[in-house]
Amino acid sequence: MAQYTRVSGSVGLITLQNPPVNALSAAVRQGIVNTVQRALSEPEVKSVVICGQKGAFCGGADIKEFGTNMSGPPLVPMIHAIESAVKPVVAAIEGVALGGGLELALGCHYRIAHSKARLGLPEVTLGLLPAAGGTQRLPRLIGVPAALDLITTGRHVTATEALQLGIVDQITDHNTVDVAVKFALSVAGQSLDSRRISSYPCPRHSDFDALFEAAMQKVHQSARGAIAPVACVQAVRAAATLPYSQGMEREKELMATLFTSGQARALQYCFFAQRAVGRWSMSSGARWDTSKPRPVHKAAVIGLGTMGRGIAVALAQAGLSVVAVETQEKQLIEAKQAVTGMLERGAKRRGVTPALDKITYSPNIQNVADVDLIIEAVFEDMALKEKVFKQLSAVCKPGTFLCTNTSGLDINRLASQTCNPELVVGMHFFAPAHVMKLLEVVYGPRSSPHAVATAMHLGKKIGKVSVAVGNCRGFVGNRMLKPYLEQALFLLEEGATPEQVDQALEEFGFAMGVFRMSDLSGLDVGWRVRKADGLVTSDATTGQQARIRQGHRYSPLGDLLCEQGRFGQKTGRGWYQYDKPGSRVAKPDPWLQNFLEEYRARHGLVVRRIDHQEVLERCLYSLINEGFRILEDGIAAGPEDIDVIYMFGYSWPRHRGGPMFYASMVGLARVLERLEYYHQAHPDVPSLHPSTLLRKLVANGSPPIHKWREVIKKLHSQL
Ligand SMILES: CC/C=C\CC(=O)SCCNC(=O)CCNC(=O)[C@H](O)C(C)(C)COP(=O)(O)OP(=O)(O)OC[C@H]1O[C@@H](n2cnc3c(N)ncnc32)[C@H](O)[C@@H]1OP(=O)(O)O
Repeated sequence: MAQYTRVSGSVGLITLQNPPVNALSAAVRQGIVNTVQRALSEPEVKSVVICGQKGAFCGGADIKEFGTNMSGPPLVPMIHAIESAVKPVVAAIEGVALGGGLELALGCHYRIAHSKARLGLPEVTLGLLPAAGGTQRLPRLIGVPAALDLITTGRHVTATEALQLGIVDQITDHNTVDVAVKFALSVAGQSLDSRRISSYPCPRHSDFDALFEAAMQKVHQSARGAIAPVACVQAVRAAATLPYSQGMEREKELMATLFTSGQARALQYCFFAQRAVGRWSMSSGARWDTSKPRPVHKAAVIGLGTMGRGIAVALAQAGLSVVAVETQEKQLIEAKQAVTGMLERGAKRRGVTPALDKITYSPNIQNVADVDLIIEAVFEDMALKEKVFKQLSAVCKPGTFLCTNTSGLDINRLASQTCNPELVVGMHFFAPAHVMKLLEVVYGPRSSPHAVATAMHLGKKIGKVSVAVGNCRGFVGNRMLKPYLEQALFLLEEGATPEQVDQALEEFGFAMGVFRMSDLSGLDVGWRVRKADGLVTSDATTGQQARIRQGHRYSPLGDLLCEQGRFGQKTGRGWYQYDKPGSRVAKPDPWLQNFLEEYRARHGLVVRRIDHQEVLERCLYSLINEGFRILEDGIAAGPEDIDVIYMFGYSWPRHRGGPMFYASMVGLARVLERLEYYHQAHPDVPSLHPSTLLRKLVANGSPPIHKWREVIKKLHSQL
């Protein structure tokens, strides 16, 4: 929909109306076509202003329409008609001008933006390219290097940067529409020959070949198999080398290959999944829209190790007052220095003043008495955490929320140490906590909906993508990681090398394979947990029996490495070797090769050739299978929750849409068949045994992912 009014006597004002972001739905496009025609045909109208309702110019094409039979007028001729108009058309940009919204503005003859507006061509993040002329007009307007940067990354720019780049003609702090109308009056009747971007030559560059080669190399490196960034470079190259009309043809051709691709579907699913997790629900039925968060002005962090420091920084940067408690004096001094540095560096990057005065440091836990919410981030040890929770419960004022940053321990056990277990939830951050976007908000059986709502709200305030999940060992992310890690070790026992396993996973799109990632995180972390679980034995027996623990197949390979002091990057040795402790460049280690050979010989393991397909299927399908179990158990409310956790916390490649979406793309029947096959070959590995929900979904004809919740509901009602 678009509203037409005449203002100031001779300006036709077109207002896009499709809240909340005025996306270009079929109705909006039709509205624009009609109102532009009307403005151009009314003799009293001398110029036109296009704006958006309620402070948002336009958030681009309506993404919800992409998976449907699209109807209504197409964008390209609509924008062309605006650019060819004989009356000046001015875009009044407030809020956002993104994707098709910016392309619409580029078709206008002038662009005036509010100083707080954001502009960009984020289509690449949806697996697409700006195919309403964006790849052809933007390079003509701002030059190839800047256009390549914006189009291949999809990043948003501020109005100030847009002005510097030449995307907008003017910025204002006043009412943008009023300014645009005044401007439109001033340019009425002027020649538009120099205002039509499609008629501009693309600014020359000293060496286009080298420029595009470098751009292509960059996207290949960072895209990790995503096809849209590559197509974006190709489309911009067409702008630089072909006349406009041929460039538009090339843009259309490239878009056609992307539009129906699995990657575009996956990325668009991610867009909506990321927003869906905000509409959380608990297994009790409590929901986001019926549970009110309580205000949190002052918070405390207990324990200033790596995680505690990052959490304190995240809270302070969001404007909260923070009491940072560390009982060990030396650690407190070091932490204060480190946190100050992190705040200063972050502030420098963002061009703001560091929030140093937001944090007070204390060695005394009594100093948290007046805070609204506490995040405990002490060492991952249940007994220690229980002690801290007991102390906190005695010290803090009534109604203070008590949160734990545990990565997998029982929330309910901690809650039972307090007088108000309903105020206890998990807030599981990911390292580095001030950088990583994911926050798992974990509710126990006694956590109140208010506590969950408050933690979710706080997560949003500090810029996290928060996902509410139930309480179980490892919650969602780490619980699913366990079978994945386990399979990787089994593959080594059977003949694979760390490099081979990592290569398969990195080619799939992970930033790091499982072994490089373990070296980075530190092998001792898991070792400590396995010791606490009674899985690590000092018994020197060999053969199959030595590899059975608690009734199931177990690989002690990780434990054996730790016994050698090989903890990963920090010790300079792990699954790989490093030049020195702390170095990040992983090199294959001949020592490890010998170690594996001796290990296999000692245990009578026969080496066989393992291909990439087996690596991927065993690592990923066992992880996915656990995801189905998590849904079955009601720990996650839907597949979107799991997928968002994996994309934001575990670097699952976004263009694959998260593990559960990936399973739906592979085909549930295929995943089931392969799990059955591997389980038959490895009957002592329970994580390969297909879950009931997966079987049920396949028996129900493998419904699309948005219908899984219905099957899950039925399954729960039968239990
Ligand atoms: C020929 C092809 C030509 C062009 C292709 C394109 O234009 S593709 C689309 C390009 N545009 C984008 O990628 C922008 C996507 N939107 C955003 O980045 C953010 O939504 C935005 C605009 C920055 C606003 O962010 P904010 O945090 O304020 O709100 P939120 O993200 O929660 O969005 C509010 C609701 O609006 C829905 N929505 C946003 N953009 C679109 C869109 N382009 N199409 C359809 N729906 C959109 C979003 O899903 C939210 O809905 P809700 O039901 O409340 O979850």
